[in-house]
Amino acid sequence: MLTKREELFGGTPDEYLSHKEKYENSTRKAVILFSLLRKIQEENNTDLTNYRNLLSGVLGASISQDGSPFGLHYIMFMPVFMSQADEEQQERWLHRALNCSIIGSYAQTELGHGTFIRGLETTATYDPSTQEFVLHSPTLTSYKWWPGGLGNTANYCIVIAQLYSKGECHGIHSFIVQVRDEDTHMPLPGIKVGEIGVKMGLNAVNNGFIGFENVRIPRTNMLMKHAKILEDGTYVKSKNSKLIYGAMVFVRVVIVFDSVNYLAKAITVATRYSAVRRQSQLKEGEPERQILDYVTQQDKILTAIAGCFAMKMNARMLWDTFNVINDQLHKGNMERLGELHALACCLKAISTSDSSLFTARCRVSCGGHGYMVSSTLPATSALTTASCTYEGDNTVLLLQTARFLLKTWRQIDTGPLTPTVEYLKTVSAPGFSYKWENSIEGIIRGFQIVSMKKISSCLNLMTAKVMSGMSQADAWNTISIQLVSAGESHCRAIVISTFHEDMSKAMRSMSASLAEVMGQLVELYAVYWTLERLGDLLEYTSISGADVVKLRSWYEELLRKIRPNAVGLVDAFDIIDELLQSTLGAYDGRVYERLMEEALKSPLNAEPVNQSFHKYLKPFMQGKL
Ligand SMILES: CCCCCCCC/C=C\CCCCC/C=C/C(=O)SCCNC(=O)CCNC(=O)[C@H](O)C(C)(C)COP(=O)(O)OP(=O)(O)OC[C@H]1O[C@@H](n2cnc3c(N)ncnc32)[C@H](O)[C@@H]1OP(=O)(O)O
Ligand SMILES: Cc1cc2nc3c(=O)[nH]c(=O)nc-3n(C[C@H](O)[C@H](O)[C@H](O)COP(=O)(O)OP(=O)(O)OC[C@H]3O[C@@H](n4cnc5c(N)ncnc54)[C@H](O)[C@@H]3O)c2cc1C
Repeated sequence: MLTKREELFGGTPDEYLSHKEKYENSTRKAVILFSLLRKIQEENNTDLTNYRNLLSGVLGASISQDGSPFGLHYIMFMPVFMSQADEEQQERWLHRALNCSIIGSYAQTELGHGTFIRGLETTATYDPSTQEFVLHSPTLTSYKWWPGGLGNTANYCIVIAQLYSKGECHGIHSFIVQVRDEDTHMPLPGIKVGEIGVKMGLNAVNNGFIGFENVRIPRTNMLMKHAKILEDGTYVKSKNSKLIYGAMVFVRVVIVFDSVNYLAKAITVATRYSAVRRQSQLKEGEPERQILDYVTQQDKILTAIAGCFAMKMNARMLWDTFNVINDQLHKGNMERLGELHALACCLKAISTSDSSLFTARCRVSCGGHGYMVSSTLPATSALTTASCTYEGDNTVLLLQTARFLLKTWRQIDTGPLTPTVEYLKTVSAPGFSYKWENSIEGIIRGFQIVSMKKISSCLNLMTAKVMSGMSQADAWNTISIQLVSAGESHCRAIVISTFHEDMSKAMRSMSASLAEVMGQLVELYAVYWTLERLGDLLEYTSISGADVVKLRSWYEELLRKIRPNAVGLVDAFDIIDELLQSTLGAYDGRVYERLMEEALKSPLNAEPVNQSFHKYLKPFMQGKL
């Protein structure tokens, strides 16, 4: 009798399963995992705070690098319900979703549209004679494409469609739609549903497609917490049309936590392997050195560790900010919705792009063995690059942040600013003076000035172009590279200052030795990004060549100081071997034995001579083909 652990983590490695077997195996594992999680849910209420903790447990415990066919049920189907269904609808559906007696997905993206959601083509036309909506996919490009779990797993999904009533289009709204029979799991009439095929990664998420041929759903299947359709077809507007986008804000907040989880796995593997791997001699005649002793290796890995700690603290700040503003939204106060959206956009973009960048660095820092699937680094790299796209392409999200920053800058003199942008007032105030200094505070101030000056420059450029006769839209597009850069600079200023402030608070309750190491990580992160963004700082601050020379020495000194604690820092993530799933990163450091153990699991090693020798090779080598 297998233990739960053996059931979850034993068996043929996924990499040797077919696409179909991989899905079936991940569904088997998901059922075991989520049965355990369901017990947790039954003990907790389902408000967002508990829900997010549950979700991070789910994400953190997702036992396959390829994700889970239940992922979207937790990550979007339920959060959208909690934020967009009215009380009657929550009463009717939420408990069934929570105990997984129904499995849902979230169908927004179509073959033809992912970013521009106002351009989605799926229609939901209200028929007052039957008090139903008619869901229809008018074109191939209107087919929903990507929804996780939709291929073969979900029997319900939330569909985002253009709402028509009394001949008028009211824009995109959310509808709950049953897609498969709850007993037979057969697709319901008028529904064409399937799986989209093999992807770069996340091949257990079971992303699917769905098309509707005049499928009728009751009026009460429109999620009506915000906007409504009355029985006679009268449309009742939402207090704010952007509230329908609320679930995307929540998921972007979750993704920032998720990006930290992925990066933590990658740097745990790369750091432990770099401590085990010995290669080359520093001095003739000496034993080969741990590759972690090479400063170039420290440059790749220790900065990633610092980045992981930095983003973890920023994920917590974002979650706290989300909770504060979400409470205000529930009370009808929309004042900070735009700020929350802008913050969620830039932090999702920067956390995922940093995670993708540093994970790729971890992969190459492990040489050939880092290219083995059994190292888990290729799969983690595929995961992090996906996160730069899903829940909003990073470029598009940074442009959203830039849009908010320009709007803020236009109003800079009309009153107080909201917390995440009040630095703009400080560094632009008359009489404000600043001389670059090589300190954390000096670096933070420098990044704030860069951000302010980029935003100001973008607005001046826009104004000049429009004055010269260019349309607002063309002017925006022409300078969009600079707009993205302004969004990134704003975010980097926030990340460094949040890391410094929150870590400083945390250090007050640490031992002196631990506080010293944590302080070194904050400095390493700040100095690393200063050196990475030297061009901006030279353009907009008084940093000098002499300052840069000292910064480089400071950086190298920090690498030297942090090196002895590198393994301890990643051990602190406490990722068990079963979740790490890595021949290179296992806690016991038996890298070579594990590489060989995994290799021998290859089906190609089951017999000494593969059948292709007799069928192909031998005739070929004997000139008979
Ligand atoms: C559980 C088991 C674990 C297993 C899994 C393990 C692995 C984990 C795997 C995955 C984890 C995550 C899975 C994610 C799955 C992915 C799901 C999706 O991708 S769902 C689809 C996501 N799609 C998008 O994000 C689309 C992006 N596009 C948009 O958001 C919009 O189109 C837009 C780009 C913002 C433009 O919208 P619109 O045209 O309406 O806007 P503008 O004309 O620019 O006007 C902007 C004004 O609107 C305000 N606005 C825009 N968006 C929002 C918002 N979200 N919230 C609030 N306000 C918003 C904006 O501020 C502007 O306001 P003003 O300036 O006019 O005041
Ligand atoms: C692993 C994975 C899981 C997913 N899961 C789901 C899911 O469960 N449900 C769901 O609904 N969707 C899901 N998606 C779809 C995802 O939300 C979209 O892929 C994403 O929103 C990007 O849209 P797109 O793919 O159409 O890219 P596009 O928008 O076509 O982007 C392509 C390029 O065009 C650029 N671009 C687009 N618009 C602009 C603009 N206005 N200004 C400047 N540049 C622009 C982008 O920057 C990008 O470089 C998933 C995607 C992935 C990869």
